[in-house]
Amino acid sequence: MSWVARGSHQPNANANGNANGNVNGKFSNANRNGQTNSSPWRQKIAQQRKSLPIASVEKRLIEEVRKNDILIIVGETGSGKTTQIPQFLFNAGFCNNGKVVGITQPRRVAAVTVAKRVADECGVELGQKVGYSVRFDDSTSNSTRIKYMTDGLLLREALLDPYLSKYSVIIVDEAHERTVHTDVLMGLLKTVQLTRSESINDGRNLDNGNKNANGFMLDKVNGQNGSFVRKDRREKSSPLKLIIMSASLDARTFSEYFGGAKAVHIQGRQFPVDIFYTRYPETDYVDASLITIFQVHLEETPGDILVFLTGQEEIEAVERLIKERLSKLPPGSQNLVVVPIYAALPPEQQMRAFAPAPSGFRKVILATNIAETSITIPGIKYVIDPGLVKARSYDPGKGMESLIVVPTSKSQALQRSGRAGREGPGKCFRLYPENEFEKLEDSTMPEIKRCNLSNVILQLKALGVDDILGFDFIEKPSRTAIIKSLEQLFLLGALTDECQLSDPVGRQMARLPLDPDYAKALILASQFNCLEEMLITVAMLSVESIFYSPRDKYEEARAATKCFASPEGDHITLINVYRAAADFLEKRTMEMNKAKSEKVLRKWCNENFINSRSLRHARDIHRQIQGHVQQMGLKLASCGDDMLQFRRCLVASFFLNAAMKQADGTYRAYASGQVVQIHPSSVLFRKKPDCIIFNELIQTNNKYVRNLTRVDHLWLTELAPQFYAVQN
Ligand SMILES: Nc1ncnc2c1ncn2[C@@H]1O[C@H](COP(=O)(O)OP(=O)(O)OP(=O)(O)O)[C@@H](O)[C@H]1O
Repeated sequence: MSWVARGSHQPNANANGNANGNVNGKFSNANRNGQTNSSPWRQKIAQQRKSLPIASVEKRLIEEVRKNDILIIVGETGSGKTTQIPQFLFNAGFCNNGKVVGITQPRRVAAVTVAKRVADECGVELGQKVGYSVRFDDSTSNSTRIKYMTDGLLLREALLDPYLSKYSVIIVDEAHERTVHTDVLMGLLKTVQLTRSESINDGRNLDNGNKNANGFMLDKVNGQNGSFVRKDRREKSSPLKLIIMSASLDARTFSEYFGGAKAVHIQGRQFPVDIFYTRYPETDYVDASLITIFQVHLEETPGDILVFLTGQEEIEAVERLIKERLSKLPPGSQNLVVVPIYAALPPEQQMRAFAPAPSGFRKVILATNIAETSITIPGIKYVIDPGLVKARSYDPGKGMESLIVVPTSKSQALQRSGRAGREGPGKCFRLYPENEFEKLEDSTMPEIKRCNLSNVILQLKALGVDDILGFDFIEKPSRTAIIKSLEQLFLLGALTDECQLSDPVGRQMARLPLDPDYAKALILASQFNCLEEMLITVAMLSVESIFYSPRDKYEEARAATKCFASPEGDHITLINVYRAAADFLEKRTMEMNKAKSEKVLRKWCNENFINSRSLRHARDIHRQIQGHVQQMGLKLASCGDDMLQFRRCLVASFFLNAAMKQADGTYRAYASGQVVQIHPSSVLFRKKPDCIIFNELIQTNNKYVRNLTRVDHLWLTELAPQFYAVQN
């Protein structure tokens, strides 16, 4: 392919400016690898830290934090915000008296890897002074003072500790990404901060369920436990500092939202990244990516490659194609290893992307936008960006959420290219012409404006926010979207007629870290005596593509997966796969260690055309959710062979996703009125039943439903009268 080079993001002239002597001052001697302060490895890290643009402004930043309760920090990607500012705050005494500096990230992989890096920089064991906490994985201890976490996790923490009393400073990182959790978190933090400073300024007693600006019933949430409330009364009397960090220039929006908060800008980045565009638009971006990967591999100097693709299936297809093409190259050029990274990949496998390539090899990482912000993947010198992303889209009128592939925004494109200039100069190949870059939106539309809000509203309700329409969102979702989600929660039984969180169902649903309909399905399943089956179903539905069928082995794959297929539909088919794998493991691996049993399971998966990564992830999720439902005291029973019970439970849980067959073989979804078709990957694709329950809607040229089960339409009125009795 031929390229047009277009300038580069230049490093800051002061990038090598001096650190103010404090940067590395207060850390202990040995790191987790047993390195001492004087080892070359530690010296290299210290040197790297000193050369970051942010190092020269440590003192000024700390002064600003002391002077301002809310500070917006805007800095270019790679300036050192995420890794350095928490350490500056620690050094300046913000963690004295056991207080914690919390830093939120939109993605778990960023929280985990950045915490590891900062622990290394501090020369401490991960989980001691520096730790991370993400859903289902908490590395922190009582000694943790710098805590990285996902924004969703901090929201959950607020359910247990509404004042977030252990934190002296909370940093919302990558705020420009505007994930739905970040947006809600900012509303919550505004309130918590106000309440904490009010309680200091006027000594007002807030323990009687006083409401503040955003309508939180702060003390009500604490429950009735006297000692809990007493402790909290003492703890909340310390101010909370808020720092909102953003890589792009959205400072004004944030500043206005926080009542004219001060914004500071950190100039510069470490290394330049040369940007290249294609001369003409590419019709097949997957093919263009492959060509560019090999062009870089064969023509460019050593350095790893990061390619941004849209999802797991695409990544796996490209992985196979690279391997195929690689095998046709002369042996001397086959020194390329492929490593995927996407959200549904089990965490240990995600970490493979961060490990160095074997000596003499180049690594190509195939990533979704999970690798777009915050993280530094060591060794990356080349970024290939087709300019697309799979994004959530929501039609509140129809109550339907779907994932669609759309062009990235300019700010996403900049984030992506920024991944190349973190350890040295880099290159970014954008697989579109320069004039198309100019046409991109400046920033991505906030997620809160394009997703189903039920989950967030359930959490806000659990936090005691009564008036969702009046909540001080940084950008208000549409009234229709809010009302539609309230309606959904009401229909699921999470809200009462007065729009209050119901007890116990609504409270139980809020406790489960799942979408409300999945949470409800688990609660109902314990009544239908099929919780074991529903746990497996929810775990399997939480991962992408359990089956795979390579193009050249399509028939073989069909035959292999047939033995799992249930005439009732995909849900039971997924249960069959899960159980077959569990039986296989139980029989073969009694004596084996974990590593060996993993290997054996992988082989079984390959023989059966099952995606072993997805299955492993589902097994992890299953274990974790099972822990939650057991803690909640739900009855863990199996319906045995009586799958009728299970199918009825699917109807009682997912009744909003029911569809009836029409004369032409398409289906009409009851709730939305949309015309949909059964996806070819479904076991019910050929034998189309009259009535189905589905879990996923995919929008390509047509609207397809996936993961479906045959049901009796009479069950709808029987099991979901709150919806269907009114309709009919
Ligand atoms: N895991 C790591 N391994 C090696 N170097 C790292 C690692 N993490 C960070 N660094 C170094 O620290 C620099 C600053 O990273 P940091 O994440 O603090 O920047 P940032 O300004 O927050 O960028 P972004 O906005 O992209 O998150 C990186 O450019 C890189 O040189």
